[in-house]
This record gives sequence, C-alpha cells and structure tokens, in this order.
Amino acid sequence: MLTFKESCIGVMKLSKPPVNSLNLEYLTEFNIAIEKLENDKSCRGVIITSALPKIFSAGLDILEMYQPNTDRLRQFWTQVQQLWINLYGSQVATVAAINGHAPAGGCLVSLSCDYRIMAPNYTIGLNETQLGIVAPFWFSDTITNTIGFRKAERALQLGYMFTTDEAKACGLIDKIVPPDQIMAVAHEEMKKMFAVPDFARQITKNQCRKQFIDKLHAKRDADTDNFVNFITKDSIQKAMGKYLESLKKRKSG
Ligand SMILES: CCCCCCCC/C=C\CC(=O)SCCNC(=O)CCNC(=O)[C@H](O)C(C)(C)COP(=O)(O)OP(=O)(O)OC[C@H]1O[C@@H](n2cnc3c(N)ncnc32)[C@H](O)[C@@H]1OP(=O)(O)O
Repeated sequence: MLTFKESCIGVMKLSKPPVNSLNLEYLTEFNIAIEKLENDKSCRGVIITSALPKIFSAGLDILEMYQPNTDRLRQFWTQVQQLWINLYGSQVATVAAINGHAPAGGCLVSLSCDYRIMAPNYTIGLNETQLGIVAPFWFSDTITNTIGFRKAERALQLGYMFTTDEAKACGLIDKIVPPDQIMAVAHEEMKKMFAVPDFARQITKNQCRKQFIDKLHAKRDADTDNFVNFITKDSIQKAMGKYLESLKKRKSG
C-alpha cells in the first residue's frame, strides 16, 4: 500500500500486483493505514485508488477461500468486516478514484466511500453469485443504499458486472473521468466536501450509515460463523475451484 499525505488529504494507492487481490496480510495493512489516517487530526479526507494499470482491485483473494485453514479463514473474514466498518463508518471524507476493474470486494471498497469517480471502459459490480458464493447482508445493504432495492436485487442475483457507462447510469458511480484526470478530479470533489463544516458532514454521514454498521456489529460473530461454514462446504469449494480454473483458462485462451 502506498500511502502519503497531500496537505490534509491522505492518498492510498493499492499496489499489490498483479491484481490488488485482498488477502489477510494486505487487508491488515489496509486497515492499519486507514486507521492511522483516521486518527490523524490533520487529515480531513482520503482518496483510494490503484497504483496498477487497469485494475482497481480484483476483490478478495480467492486463494484465501479455496481449501482454507479455518483459523486463518476466520482472521481473514474479521479483517474484511473491519475494512468495511472502517471505510463505511469513516469520519473523514472519502473518494474512490476507480482507475481499473473493480469486481466484488473491489466494488465494495469503492461503495464504502462517499463519492466514486471512474475511468471509462472498465467494469464494476458485486459478482459473487458468478463464483457460486453469496454476498453477505452488509455487502447487499451497501449496494442497496447506493442504487436502490430493485436494481441492487437484480444486480446481486445475476452477479452483474456493470460497464463504467452503466454504472454511471444507475448511480453506482458518480462521475466518469478520463484516467489522466482522475486524481485532479478526486481532489476537486474532496474540496466540495471540505466546503461543508466537518462536524455537520460527519454527523449527517453517521445518521445515514450508523444503523447498518450497528447491524454488522450486533451480528459480527454469527456473520463470521456463517462465512466459515458456507465457504468450507464441499459444494462451495468445488464451485470456487472451477472459478479459479476458468480464470486460468481465460488467460491461456
Ligand atoms: C452466508 C455468507 C456467505 C459469505 C460468502 C462469501 C462472500 C465473499 C465476498 C466477496 C468475494 C470476493 O471479493 S471474491 C473475488 C471476486 N473477484 C473476481 O471474481 C475477479 C476475478 N478476476 C478477474 O476478473 C480478472 O483477474 C481481472 C479483471 C481482475 C484482471 O484481469 P487480467 O486479465 O488483467 O488478469 P488475470 O485474470 O490474468 O489475473 C492475473 C492473476 O491474478 C489471479 N487473480 C485474479 N483475480 C484474483 C482474485 N480475486 N484472487 C486471487 N487471484 C486472482 C489470476 O488467477 C491470475 O493468476 P495467475 O497469474 O496465477 O494465473
């Protein structure tokens, strides 16, 4: 993770080649970096983007969920939950500068921010059902809160990956921006949020999002148990094995 500050704005650049997949170690690093910026009194905003060409993040590392060690799987999921709690509940203003594909966990990271700008000709969405897995309730709450119930229900069931244009049309992203302008526009959008007094913006964000974060807090252990039980089922392991194979085949084909 490349993290640096530009006056009162923290910039986090995901940089885990080849595809910024989120494994246990990277999620832990991500959480530490965001918590550090959150606790920095001089930091008013955070921009999340990718240092890699063409990929924002490929989402959760599928290898963490395929033939897993159960203790590690629990730790992994705890970090995924923590990342969402940290980002969705962040007191600082957050902008996702999506400069590449953003499937599944990559999409969730961006949905957890306050504003999303995206470069053209990429794809974004919660494609979990395509892998034979199910987005947990807090993933579906987050997309529903962004694009509305009907569109979210349909997209979740199909595991639909939106093109940048489709994502803009349904409100999944807020603005389409040429790749070479994405950081400049992220700063401009941040300035618009800074024009509002921080405490008023923070309390308003809290009013909108707290009930959803509280819901995960209340069910956190059960959510981890569900995840571990679900992922370790033979049928799910088979489906994930097939998906991994299809990724490799697509590469060679
Ligand atoms: C009841 C409660 C149950 C709870 C259930 C669980 C809920 C889980 C929630 C979230 C799930 C996820 O986030 S799962 C991850 C989903 N991600 C994807 O489906 C993305 C898959 N990848 C791609 O589509 C493409 O790789 C890409 C578009 C991101 C990039 O394409 P490109 O052509 O540039 O690169 P390659 O495809 O050649 O990939 C390079 C290399 O990376 C490996 N790879 C890709 N994605 C992942 C990943 N997510 N995890 C691990 N590894 C990944 C790919 O296999 C290649 O590997 P090799 O070089 O070894 O072949």
